[in-house]
Amino acid sequence: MKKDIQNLDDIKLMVDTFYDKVQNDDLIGPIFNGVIQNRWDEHLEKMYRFWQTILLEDYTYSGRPFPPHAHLPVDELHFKRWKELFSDVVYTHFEGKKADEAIWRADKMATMFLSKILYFRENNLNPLT
Ligand code: HEM
Repeated sequence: MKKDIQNLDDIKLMVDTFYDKVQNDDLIGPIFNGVIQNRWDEHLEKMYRFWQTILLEDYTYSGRPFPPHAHLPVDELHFKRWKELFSDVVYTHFEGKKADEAIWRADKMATMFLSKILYFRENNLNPLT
C-alpha cells in the first residue's frame, strides 16, 4: 500500500519527478525549458514551497502564481497534458487525502489559469496591467 503525502521530502519527490517528466515531454517540455533555461533549481525550490504551503499548511510560499503564465503560448491541450503528467506522478507514488487534494487543487488552478489566459488573449487585453 502506498503512503499519503506527509512531509517536505514527499513534496520534493512529487515535484522533482513531475518536472523531470515535464522537461522530457514533447508538448510542454519546450515551453518550460524555453522560459526557465538554466534556472531549474530556482523553479523547483519555488514549487516545493508552493506545494508545501498548499498541502502541508506550512506557509513558505508567498508569490503570485498567475503572472508567469499570462503570456505563455498555451491552450487546453497543454493544460490537459500538464494535468495528465501530474496525476500520473502523484498516484504512482502516493495515495490518500493529500494526494487527492493535490490533484483537485492542480485541476482548479489549471482551469482558472486557462480561462484567464484565453479571456485576455481573445479580448486583446494585457493581463498584467
Ligand atoms: C501547460 C501548463 C503550464 C505551463 C506551460 C507552466 C509554465 C510555467 C512557467 C514557465 C513558470 C515560470 C518559471 C519561471 O520563470 O521562474 C511557471 C511558474 C509557476 N507555475 Fe506553472 N505552468 C503550467 C501550469 C501550472 C499549473 C496548473 C499550476 C498550478 C498548480 C502552476 C503553478 C505554477 C507556480 C506556483 C509557479 C511559480 C509562480 C511564481 O513565480 O511565484 N503552473 N509555470
